[in-house]
Amino acid sequence: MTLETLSENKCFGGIQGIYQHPSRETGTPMRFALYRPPQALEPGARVPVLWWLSGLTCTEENFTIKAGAQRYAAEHGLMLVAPDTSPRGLDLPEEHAAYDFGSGAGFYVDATVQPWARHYRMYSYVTGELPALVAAHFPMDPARQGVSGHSMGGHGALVIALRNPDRYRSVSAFAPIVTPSRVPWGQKAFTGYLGEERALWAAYDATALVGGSEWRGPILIDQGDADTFLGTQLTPEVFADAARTAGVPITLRMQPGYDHSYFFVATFIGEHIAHHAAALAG
Ligand SMILES: N[C@@H](CCC(=O)N[C@@H](CS)C(=O)NCC(=O)O)C(=O)O
Repeated sequence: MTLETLSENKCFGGIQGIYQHPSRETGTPMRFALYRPPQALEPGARVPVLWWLSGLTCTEENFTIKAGAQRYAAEHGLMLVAPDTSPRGLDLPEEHAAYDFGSGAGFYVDATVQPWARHYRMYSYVTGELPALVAAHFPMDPARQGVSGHSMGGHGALVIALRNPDRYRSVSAFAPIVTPSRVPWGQKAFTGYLGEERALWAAYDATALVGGSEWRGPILIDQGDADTFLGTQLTPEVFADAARTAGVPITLRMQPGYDHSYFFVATFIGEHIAHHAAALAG
């Protein structure tokens, strides 16, 4: 498992790095951002990790340079890992034609429809290959993993936690796509990556999953009420109702005046990191 260091910068006493490796799942080189807090630099240390999944159009860079999360991760001793949102360097038909499908829009699924199925395996990449790679190269504690994300990445975070309650101990999301099977972004992506058969879609739909999941930890969701995607693409109340029905503790905070941007994420990221740190302590 080779890993290339593209950059490393000291940040709040820790190290913010950007790394690249050849991915078995995507068949392409993949980049990710990883922040080691100062606690991780002590000899023999192993620290909890928070996986951050970004939204449409993002790379590993957006969260890393815009959210201001390192300061809070340093306070709580949390490692942060932000993968890219799709394979790169390919030129599949129509791959770069739209912002909401193909490159920058992997939707954290394992595609079953060609030509996407060969490379667009972001679910397996994020839940399997990347954690193994990070555990082999960095001082993360595999028993203490949490997952969070924004928009398409909030969808990914919720789906991954609900499907793997034994591996992730905390989850939160910003403006997540919670009913992808029922909104235009999700319907476009799922039709393209998974085909017309809707039974397959349910495995990647947080609202469809929550009733049958063994996840019982508290779920924190922040949603700006001035988000222009609210109502059309983002339906947080539908997920909150399904979670309550399933007996899953959910806190949905409608944040007045906030939009869909990383300014919104940056405003509340400290509280999300505290939420994860509490669940991942000890
Ligand atoms: N700007 C896009 C929408 C995509 C978008 O808002 N992406 C969000 C995630 S869903 C984002 O994080 N963009 C990158 C950034 O703000 O740095 C559009 O054309 O409507």
